[in-house]
Amino acid sequence: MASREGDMWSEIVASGGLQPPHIGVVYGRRRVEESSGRRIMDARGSFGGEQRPSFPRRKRTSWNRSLSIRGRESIFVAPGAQLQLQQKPCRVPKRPPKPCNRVKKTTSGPPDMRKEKAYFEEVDAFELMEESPSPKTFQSWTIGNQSIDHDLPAILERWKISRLARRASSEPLFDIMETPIIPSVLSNNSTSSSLFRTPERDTRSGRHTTGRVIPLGYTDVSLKSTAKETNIVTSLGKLNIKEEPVEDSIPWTGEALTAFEQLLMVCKQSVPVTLAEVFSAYCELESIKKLGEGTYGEAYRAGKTVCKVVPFDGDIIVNGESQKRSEEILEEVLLSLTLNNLRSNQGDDEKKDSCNGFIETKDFRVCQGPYDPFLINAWEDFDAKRGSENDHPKDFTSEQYYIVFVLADGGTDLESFALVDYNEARSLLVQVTASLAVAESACEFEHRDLHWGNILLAQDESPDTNHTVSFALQGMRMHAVTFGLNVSIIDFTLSRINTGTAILFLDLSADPALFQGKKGDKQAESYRRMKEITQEHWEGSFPKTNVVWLIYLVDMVLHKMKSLALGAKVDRELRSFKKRLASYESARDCLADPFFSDLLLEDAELSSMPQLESDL
Ligand SMILES: Nc1ncnc2c1ncn2[C@@H]1O[C@H](COP(=O)(O)OP(=O)(O)OP(=O)(O)O)[C@@H](O)[C@H]1O
Repeated sequence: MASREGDMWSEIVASGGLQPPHIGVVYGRRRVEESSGRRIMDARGSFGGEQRPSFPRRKRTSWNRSLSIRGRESIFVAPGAQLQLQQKPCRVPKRPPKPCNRVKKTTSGPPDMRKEKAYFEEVDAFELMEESPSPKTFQSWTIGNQSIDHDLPAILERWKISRLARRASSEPLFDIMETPIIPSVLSNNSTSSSLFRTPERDTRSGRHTTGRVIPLGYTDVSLKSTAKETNIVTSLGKLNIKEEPVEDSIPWTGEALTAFEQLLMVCKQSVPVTLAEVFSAYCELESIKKLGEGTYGEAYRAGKTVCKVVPFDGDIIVNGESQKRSEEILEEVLLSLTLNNLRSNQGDDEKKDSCNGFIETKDFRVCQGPYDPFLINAWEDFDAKRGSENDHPKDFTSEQYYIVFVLADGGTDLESFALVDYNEARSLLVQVTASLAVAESACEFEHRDLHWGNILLAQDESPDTNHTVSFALQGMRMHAVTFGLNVSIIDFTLSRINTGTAILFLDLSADPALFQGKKGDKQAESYRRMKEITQEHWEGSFPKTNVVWLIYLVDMVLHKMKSLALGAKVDRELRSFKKRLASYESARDCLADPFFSDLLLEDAELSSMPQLESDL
């Protein structure tokens, strides 16, 4: 099937679009035998009684999978906090620090963590005692017959405090004192939607303000007070949510939870379990099938779920990359939890912003041990049939840690999925745009890596003939026509989000290779375009990066439509839509484009759907 792959690319090149993927050898990786010539016929997709063909995956190029020097960073926000323009984009250490159990002493003695300690104990006691938590922000999940509740605000708060504590303990004093402090102001008139918002574009400088935000009543220990006398101890003292005098708090014993310990807590585990234990909660181990792979994760089908296994904290290089660290995993978990909170159940119309377009994360589990033989079988099976670009997992030792993301099955990625008509293409575009618009509105979400491997498509098996998906955008309930195709967005590794407590982002400037993809390649150009837009202030809010990926998506659709030969009208329509997209500033703007007008329905219009469907 290598030749068909070649054809696909030459078609795009001929159309003035994509260049063939640049495959530069950066890491000495195992090559997949070309002769294995694989064409994937995905039995999951059928249309009009026929099998829906799927395209073979393009080989990942070294530049697009390399995030060799990573570091997920975070800054904390408080309601009403005003961001100040930062002199330079903040750089992160080349490698995230190793998790450690002890808070190291600084030159001015151990940080005073009495309030944080008290807070931890309060949160922990609450988690242990709570039997049926009721706050709306609680997300209930199920594993087997067990119901699992995640208190996102408490998790975020605990994570924030320990992060600050770690920074205080691990950074030399001069680093901590380097950045000027910016006082935050809480306006009593703040509306709920403006509470967590990163300030709008600074019209004088022509770019967004991107300084660090200091939580109200908190002082980020990486920041220095304008008043020189503020020292680390008092800074940390101010971290507490309650404004009690420090002296009244319980004594500090010098210990703070590491990211690893917090990961365990989020997973409601006291110790890691084995991979087999996790998988056996969802399926018979013999039935496990590998579905796909990324640089960091291997995705397996386990019963009705998909389990993505990501090794972390180990020293061995995996797939040419250093393994992720607990800190990064924890922040990815926080990101997934935040996006999970956008989900709405049937009849749940309370949320101002909601959608189901981001893959549902059903659970997370921390595992340890060698790779399970059943997973190795599934891995080898996939390799034999489709050819894996990843390293064989046999080398993992009994010390190795993994996080397993238990996800809903989102179907087949767009790269391998054959769209059968223009309606499916339009539905794909409206669903992705609506999801991005909702997440943008709810939490300043930017995906920042929405290539066609990160969009999953599945045919709607439900008996409901309406074929719509519902979402709420700024309090307005809407329905998008799906034509029977459900779209899920995955992989939030590069994403930026404002959780309301913190801004989570990845400093992409630490990975220059990401911007060195071949000229003309649509995906490579998208990273470069994001770099122009953000001016490398990756912590800032730039919803236009979502528009960049929507434009990329139209290009992918144009390419896919070519093989359907739908004619000049469709081509013209898509191209003029793409042109208009370039003038928009956010996914929300894009959603208001006339291209979507007959694909979006308000509540009252839903009843006329069958009519509408035949009209389209
Ligand atoms: N929920 C899911 N349902 C179906 N398939 C999935 C799901 N999650 C992941 N996959 C498959 O696994 C592949 C790899 O997943 P993903 O992109 O999340 O991994 P990753 O290691 O984070 O990737 P990257 O290299 O882009 O960082 C996807 O392209 C898809 O084929």
